[in-house]
Amino acid sequence: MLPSVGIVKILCKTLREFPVQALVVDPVMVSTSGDVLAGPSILSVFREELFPMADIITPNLKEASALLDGVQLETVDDLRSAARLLYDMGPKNVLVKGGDLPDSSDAVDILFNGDNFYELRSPRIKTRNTHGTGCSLASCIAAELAKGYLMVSAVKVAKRFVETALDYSKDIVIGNGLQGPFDHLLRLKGHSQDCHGLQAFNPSDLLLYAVTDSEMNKKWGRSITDAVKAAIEGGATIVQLREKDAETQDFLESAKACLKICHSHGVPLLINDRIDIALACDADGVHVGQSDMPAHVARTLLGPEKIIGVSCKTPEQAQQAWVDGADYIGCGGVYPTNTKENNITVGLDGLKTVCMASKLPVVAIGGIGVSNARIVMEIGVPNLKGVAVVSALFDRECVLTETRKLHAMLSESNIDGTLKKL
Ligand SMILES: Cc1ncc(COP(=O)(O)OP(=O)(O)O)c(N)n1
Ligand SMILES: Cc1nc(C(=O)O)sc1CCOP(=O)(O)O
Ligand SMILES: [Mg+2]
Repeated sequence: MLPSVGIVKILCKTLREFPVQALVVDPVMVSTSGDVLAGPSILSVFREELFPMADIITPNLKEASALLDGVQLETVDDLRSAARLLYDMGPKNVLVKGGDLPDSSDAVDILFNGDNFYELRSPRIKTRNTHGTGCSLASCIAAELAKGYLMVSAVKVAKRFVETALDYSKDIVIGNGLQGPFDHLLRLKGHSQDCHGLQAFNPSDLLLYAVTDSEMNKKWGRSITDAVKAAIEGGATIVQLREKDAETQDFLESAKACLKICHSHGVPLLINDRIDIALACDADGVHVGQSDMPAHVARTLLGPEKIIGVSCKTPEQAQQAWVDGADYIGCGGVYPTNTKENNITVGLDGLKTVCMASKLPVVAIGGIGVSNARIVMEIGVPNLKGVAVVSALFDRECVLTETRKLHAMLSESNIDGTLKKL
């Protein structure tokens, strides 16, 4: 809360002296409960000094109206016009929160970044426990930006968090006021069902990463779905469909069928290269390489909850993957491989260097199988979470047997990704 012109001026001066990586400004003037928290004298210093420094401002309906000299905001179109006018005051992004919009069954927020409008909707939750929702949303956006996520992703995650926490605490009774607080700590309380998607990606899923290959499955006379079924039965913990030669329609049909199989076993399914296929079948995510669609574009297209993996051979690429909003990186080729033509081998040393530079979990790939998986995992870096394997599973007569063997070996790994000594 910035209740006086003097305090805003000191804040701006301090921010000029000590710049921050991302500045989220919640121009608190009117609380959810209707209390006036800062008077009209604050408006000009907000507009002229603070907003031009902000990466995003997050006014609610009443605050947006006050900042625009009392203009009436009653429709989603009004929110869009307000977002544009507020953007002209200098912030890089504007989120106008339409939670109080009359005649709307949804809570509609408008995000504007100067180029695009994003209409973010969530079901309106009937509860008296809405105290602090605006502050929590702004804080959650700041936390997501600090983790390196892009603005659109950060806002979506924050909105989803507030919506989930509101729903979770809708019936809690605390105190006697007209409004109660909502409970931010739902995830610490083991509440997972309603916040599915906040934790869509679990790095331990990378342990045994099965990557399909249409040519190999054809050679051994089995369908992609049969191959995926066998890999999952053998213990694959995540599956990627890497169907380089498949026709789009066939790929989509196989992806839909594989998704059913994977989901019936709680295993995530990612699509290699093809964001369009991932979107069309609502897969759990994609894996992209350095010459595929950039990860930050994939993130914008897929939203914050899908899993995105990026191939990295250098520390710089690993850093960029993190900035771009990826969830994990694939690092290789650890060993030479016949599966990918002209692939550069980084060896165990290259893998270790990339792991140590990476803020994201890592899966090792390239020439890995039962004979060498132990050596790879024994490099002893905590964010190496598993191995991704093509030919050692799929260029074999029995996918089930080979996956079981590899799974048995990897299961001896402890949680750090280092193998227990037998
Ligand atoms: C887990 C994992 N890691 C790396 C790759 C390689 O991706 P890319 O560099 O895009 O090469 P292609 O697989 O598209 O040939 C991967 N697929 N999976
Ligand atoms: C798809 C892929 N990507 C690699 C990389 O280095 O990024 S190596 C590779 C092929 C891995 O196949 P196999 O397990 O048969 O060696
Ligand atoms: Mg690729």
